[in-house]
Amino acid sequence: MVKRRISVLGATGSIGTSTLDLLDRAGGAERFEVVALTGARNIAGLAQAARRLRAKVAVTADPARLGDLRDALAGSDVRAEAGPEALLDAAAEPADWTMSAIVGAAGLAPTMRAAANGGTLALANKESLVCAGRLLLDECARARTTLLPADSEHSAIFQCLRGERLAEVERVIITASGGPFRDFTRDQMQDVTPEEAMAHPNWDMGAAISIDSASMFNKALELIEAKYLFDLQAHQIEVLVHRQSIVHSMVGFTDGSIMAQMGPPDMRGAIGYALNYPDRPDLPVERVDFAKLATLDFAAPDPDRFPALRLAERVLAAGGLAGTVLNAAKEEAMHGFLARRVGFLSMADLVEGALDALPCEGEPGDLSSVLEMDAAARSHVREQIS
Ligand SMILES: NC(=O)C1=CN([C@@H]2O[C@H](COP(=O)(O)OP(=O)(O)OC[C@H]3O[C@@H](n4cnc5c(N)ncnc54)[C@H](OP(=O)(O)O)[C@@H]3O)[C@@H](O)[C@H]2O)C=CC1
Ligand SMILES: CC(=O)[C@@H](O)[C@H](O)COP(=O)(O)O
Ligand SMILES: [Mn+2]
Repeated sequence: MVKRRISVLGATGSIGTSTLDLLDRAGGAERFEVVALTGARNIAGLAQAARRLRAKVAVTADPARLGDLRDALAGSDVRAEAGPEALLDAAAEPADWTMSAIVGAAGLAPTMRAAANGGTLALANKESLVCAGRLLLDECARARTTLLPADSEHSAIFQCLRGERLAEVERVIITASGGPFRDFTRDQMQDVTPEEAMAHPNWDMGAAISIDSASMFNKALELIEAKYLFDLQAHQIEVLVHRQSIVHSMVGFTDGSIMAQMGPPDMRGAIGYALNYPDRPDLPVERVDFAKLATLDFAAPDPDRFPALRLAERVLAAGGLAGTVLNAAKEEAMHGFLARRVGFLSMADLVEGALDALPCEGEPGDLSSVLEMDAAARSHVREQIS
């Protein structure tokens, strides 16, 4: 049996470990040829997974941790590598299926490399599309790489579109849990802490996306992600607050009919769909019991309390490089919030300030211009904070 070649970028994170769990359950090293696993700080987790799945190479993004990784892999056949170049080389290793799950804009360059591979690219790293949507889609088209969404909402939209015609799509409705502060007033949000912001009511996720969910910057990123993935106009994309996170998103068609995709709030559903596509084997997720749930709530989002949604509309109108600025400024503002130097509500002010200050209309011509704009937005926000 020819084994499917698999790489997982960001293997030690929340998406990464859920992906590895599915690979283990499906037969692990007996069934798959694991090519590259990457991480950053969690060397023990990376080495353990690389040994178990008999990966060809394990890469930490942090060059200072190469010695630790080598020690942790001593006596195994796994090659240990470190640093940004090694990360790009690992992403470029031929693979049939790659999960892109590095957090933030740090995932962009490795994702672009993986997109050049052919095969299938399962995309959790939404920041790649937000920062360089056109470039990533063009690279996938050039290399005949199949891009499959792994973000739960976009997987839901993709599933609703199966067998449908894009020309008959009227709108997509992206659901949002509203995060831990969905019932807070702006006054109450003023002094919330990083710990409170990280406590997502429904999903168990990494720190950055949890805080983004609390500010609804996650939904802002997802609006932009949807525009690129499904070739939509801004007016076709809506956000709907749905506190149970059971309806993962919906698609409305020209005849007024609406398709919804539902499931429990467990990312192994969306990841498993991308891993097994077009098949639907059994997945280890809880089955939804509607009688027990009793109600599903829906409400309009409130852009006054969550200004990230307005900023997303601005980016959708301005085009590609504005997405780069929004994301980079948001990441820097979040670092400030985590360091307790920036208030929760000031994150959106800093992002708006960066969008005002930097000339970012239009689509980027290449990856370097994206990285330059990313750097400019970061230094602008850092200056504002200091
Ligand atoms: N978690 C979720 O449920 C969902 C996540 N996503 C998206 O998936 C992506 C990953 O999210 P999540 O798994 O929550 O994040 P985590 O923080 O849990 O994991 C991030 C991964 O990236 C690695 N990493 C961190 N910094 C760098 C860097 N500078 N260079 C290379 N690798 C790095 C981490 O390594 P280490 O841990 O070893 O330091 C880890 O493997 C994000 O883009 C997120 O928006 C989308 C939908 C749902
Ligand atoms: C699981 C997933 O896809 C996350 O993006 C999730 O949707 C976050 O929840 P919010 O709806 O609160 O942003
Ligand atoms: Mn999502």
